[in-house]
Amino acid sequence: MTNTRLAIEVSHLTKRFGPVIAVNDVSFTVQPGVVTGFLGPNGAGKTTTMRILTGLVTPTTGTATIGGQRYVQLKRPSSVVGAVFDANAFHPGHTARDHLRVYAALGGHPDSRVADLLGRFGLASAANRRTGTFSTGMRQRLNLATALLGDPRVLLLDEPSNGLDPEGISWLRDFLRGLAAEGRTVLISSHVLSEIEQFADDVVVLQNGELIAAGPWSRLAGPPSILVGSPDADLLAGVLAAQPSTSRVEPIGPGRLRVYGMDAAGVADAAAAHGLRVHELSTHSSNLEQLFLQLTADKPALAGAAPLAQAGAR
Ligand SMILES: Nc1ncnc2c1ncn2[C@@H]1O[C@H](COP(=O)(O)OP(=O)(O)OP(=O)(O)O)[C@@H](O)[C@H]1O
Repeated sequence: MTNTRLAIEVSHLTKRFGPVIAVNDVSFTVQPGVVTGFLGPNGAGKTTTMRILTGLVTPTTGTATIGGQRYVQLKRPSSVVGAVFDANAFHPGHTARDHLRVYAALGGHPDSRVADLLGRFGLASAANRRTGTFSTGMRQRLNLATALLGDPRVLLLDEPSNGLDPEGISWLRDFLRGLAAEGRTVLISSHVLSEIEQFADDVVVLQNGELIAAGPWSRLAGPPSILVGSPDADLLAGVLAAQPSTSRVEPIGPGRLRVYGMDAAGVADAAAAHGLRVHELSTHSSNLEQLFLQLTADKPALAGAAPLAQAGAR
């Protein structure tokens, strides 16, 4: 397989199921070389969008393309895009090896990929076990192995961390980062935001079928803040507010301040220069869960968010 870099382009995509508008005029880009988190509460339209990308659902209007082509236009689709939708989509009586062999044959991929992938996903010793006896983590790994049979440049993963223990999640994170580092395009959906925070460089957020925000996570989350604890908090607040780089100083309780626009060293130096005491100093990046609540509760209010209409540009 070549090192082709294939972006996903979703443009004015709408899908109606009878009276339900599952996806409503959504546009975004998913870049190769990074992991993109696809976020939204249950029913937001994530699965529908991913199913449209893999040709399983036909859009009502708009387009969803991979490397400029719709799924149905791809000559060997499983060599371009690998998708993971349902961790339980195995025949329980088939062994892991049989399962992969069937999909290898269907996709026209060499049988040698089966042994390679069983080894790579730590399933070699379970190759002859029926998948009905597999744990959730083993099913998720077998699902990923199936998606990678054709060595695709694009991976679409719908809730792949469901049912994984912390060790499994950590493995998945490293695995997806490795795929992205190879220039692949990785879109991973979840409504478990704290997990996506560990995975994603970029995020796309849907709510009720509509795009809420998209772009690099660091830009959406905004700059970090510095938490300062000081018995001289009142005086320190005045000193910090007068620093040229400070954008905001908020008192957040007795003897505590939150400072935006400075780093921890700058706060400590400014305090020292005025003989003021600092008992606590820590840097906080915006938590994705807070960001998500903010985004979904009050769409236009988020400072630093990407423009919503053509979000996705890096
Ligand atoms: N085949 C269908 N027929 C009717 N309605 C559907 C169909 N598929 C999805 N929907 C509806 O479309 C909306 C979006 O569903 P979708 O599964 O895409 O959301 P989601 O963000 O993936 O949610 P979840 O995290 O729960 O999977 C929901 O209201 C859902 O009930």
